[in-house]
Amino acid sequence: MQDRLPHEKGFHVSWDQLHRDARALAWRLDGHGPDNGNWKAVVAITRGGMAPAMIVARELDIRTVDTISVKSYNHQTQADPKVIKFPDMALVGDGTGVLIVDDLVDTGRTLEVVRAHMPKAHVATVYAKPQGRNQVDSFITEVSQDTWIFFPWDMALQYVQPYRGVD
Ligand SMILES: O=P(O)(O)OC[C@H]1O[C@H](OP(=O)(O)OP(=O)(O)O)[C@H](O)[C@@H]1O
Ligand code: HPA
Ligand SMILES: [Mg+2]
Repeated sequence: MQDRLPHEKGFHVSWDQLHRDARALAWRLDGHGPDNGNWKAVVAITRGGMAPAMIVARELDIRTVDTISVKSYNHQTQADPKVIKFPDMALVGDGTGVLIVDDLVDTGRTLEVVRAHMPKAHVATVYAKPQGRNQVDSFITEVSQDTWIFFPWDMALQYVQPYRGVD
């Protein structure tokens, strides 16, 4: 395991904050689908997109939810993104009316690969970094490129020393 992070800053997101931000994303998307404002399906990019996608689908009452699995990182080191599981392509077609949801965009390489398979889909992430921002149609919060976002599923509550130390 690495002792030091390769990023200068850490942005730690609680479950509560993620819930609020994913809800805000859903409300922003509400009424903007191509079918009288409606979206026909949500496609979550696994695994990080699954929790936000569930919240978006719940808020917008979308029952058709599928997944696309892209593996691009080993811990914090990026490798070539690969699609290792596709959604039902008969359902998603060229992506029209489909909301693709992920937790964040960083370099944008994951979304580049996903967009190539569903070019007309609307891509939404909860968080965005500047390098990948142009790959996203909607997002809620931007952080700087040198920030690593820590998601609640990667963290645990633990004891910390008081600021002035202990006797
Ligand atoms: O914009 P990029 O630089 O491509 O990075 C963003 C992607 O990286 C992370 O997923 P990861 O591939 O680590 O898999 P996970 O969702 O299963 O954690 C994150 O959840 C995004 O999907
Ligand atoms: O900042 C990040 N946090 C978690 N996963 C990630 N995958 C790419 N960038 C990040
Ligand atoms: Mg991911």
